[in-house]
Amino acid sequence: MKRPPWPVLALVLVLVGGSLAVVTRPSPEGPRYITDDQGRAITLHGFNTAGSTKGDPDAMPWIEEQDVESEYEQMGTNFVRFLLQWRALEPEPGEYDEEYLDAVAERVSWYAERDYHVLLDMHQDLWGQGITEAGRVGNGAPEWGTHTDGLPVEEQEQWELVYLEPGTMRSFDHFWNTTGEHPELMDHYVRAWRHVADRFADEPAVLGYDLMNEPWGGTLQGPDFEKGPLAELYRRSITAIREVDNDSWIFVEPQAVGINWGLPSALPHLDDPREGKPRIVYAPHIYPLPMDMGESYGGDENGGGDGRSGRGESSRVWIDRSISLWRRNVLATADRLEAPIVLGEFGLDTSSPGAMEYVERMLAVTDEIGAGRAYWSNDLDGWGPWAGRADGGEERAVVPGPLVDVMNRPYPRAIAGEPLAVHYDRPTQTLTVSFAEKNDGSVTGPTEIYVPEGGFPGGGSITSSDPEGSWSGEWDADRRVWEVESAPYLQEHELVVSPAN
Ligand SMILES: CN(C)c1ccc(C(=O)NC[C@H]2N[C@H](CO)[C@@H](O)[C@@H]2O)cc1
Repeated sequence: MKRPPWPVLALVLVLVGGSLAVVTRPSPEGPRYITDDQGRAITLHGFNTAGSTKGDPDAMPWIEEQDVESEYEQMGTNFVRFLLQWRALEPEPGEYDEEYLDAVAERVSWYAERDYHVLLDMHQDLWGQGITEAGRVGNGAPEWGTHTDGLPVEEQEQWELVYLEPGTMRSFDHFWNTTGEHPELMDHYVRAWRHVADRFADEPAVLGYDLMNEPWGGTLQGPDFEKGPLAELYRRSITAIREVDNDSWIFVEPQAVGINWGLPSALPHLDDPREGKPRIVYAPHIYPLPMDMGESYGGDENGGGDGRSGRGESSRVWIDRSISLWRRNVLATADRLEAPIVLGEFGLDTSSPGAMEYVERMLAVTDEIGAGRAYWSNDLDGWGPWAGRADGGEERAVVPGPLVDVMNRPYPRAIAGEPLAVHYDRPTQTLTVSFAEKNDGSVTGPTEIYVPEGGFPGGGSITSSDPEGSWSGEWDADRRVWEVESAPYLQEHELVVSPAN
């Protein structure tokens, strides 16, 4: 398929996105944030685990418990977007597989024992395995919930194009009730979420539920989809979950197409009937269009260099423009939803030119907007942090790739107040965290800052804007975490962590 030159496409993206962005709301207020059971603002920093779940017969990720230990030891992460599969949860209509949920619970415990926050993601791509006879494409939905009506679904070299196959479109149209022929499908999906929430409501490590991965509207696209059946699914799921779980956070995604590239979402505000403040999280993904078209983050930020073989202006310039568009539109949507932001997916081939600088860029952007982030993904496939497993031996430990050093950075796991700014300066390896007291008695724990071992033996050094003697910093060598108690009589605090002197 001859592709129009990507600068033309990217220009269209910026113009379309820009014009749409003009009609979106004015620039939003500051970021909101997710709080833990001690009332602290938490920074979610971690991975999607795992892409391998999609094709696993048991719908389980490739990892073993030792790999969670390795992840913490080598990167100090505190968050996992854990993929679920509806096909495994509800293999027959109305029948839930408790052994599957037991296996999920076992893996949740691996993270819980290491103080991780677990987001349960009802994952789908291309609806489900049942869209083709061979079952080689698609994941998520059970066979009994897959109605292609015999329309063709041809596998494609570019997997995304299978979304446009007639049988795939029809499967989604039935789920969203665009056809009016299978209203029971969304009923089952909502009840499945209620069942999951009932199971994990009392599991402190389960932070929340990501209601549907990368929704696709079938023949219904854009605002008609997002404000129509997608919002209906979310409202019904929120209501059902709140019947059994008052405290978990409920994550909602925009439609994937267009919004992953940075275009504005039309997702409407979603009420949360829980007792207390709403706990709805806006959870977009980012995959800049030039990268979707095969460009790398190579070259330099001034347009020089070569982000592609022998071609002109660096694709990095266009990717940076996409990121800026994404940032602006994500903030506008989160403002409309009155919700904190978690970037549910970002990632790329770690061997591509400029890959680590792209990851650094996205970590910086999420810090700037106060968003959590989960890298896509924790797999042994060249995108993930691991180069593979060591050969032989009982341990079969995972071998770090270039991503490990980038993800292994200082960050504020939990902030004992209202975050004002978080900034990590890579060249000096200095983290600055500023926050304000909430003065409402809701915060009952210290600020926690993770620090990697490399360059920070003994935790490096930590300073506070509070006067000497009015604050304290305890170094937990096992967890590699600074626990900081700030002076309660001061309204604002700034902590700075830097390498050992
Ligand atoms: C046409 N549609 C609906 C579409 C196209 C492309 C993606 C995508 O690249 N997604 C990015 C990554 N996210 C999934 C897992 O959620 C990964 O498999 C993709 O690489 C999604 C949807």
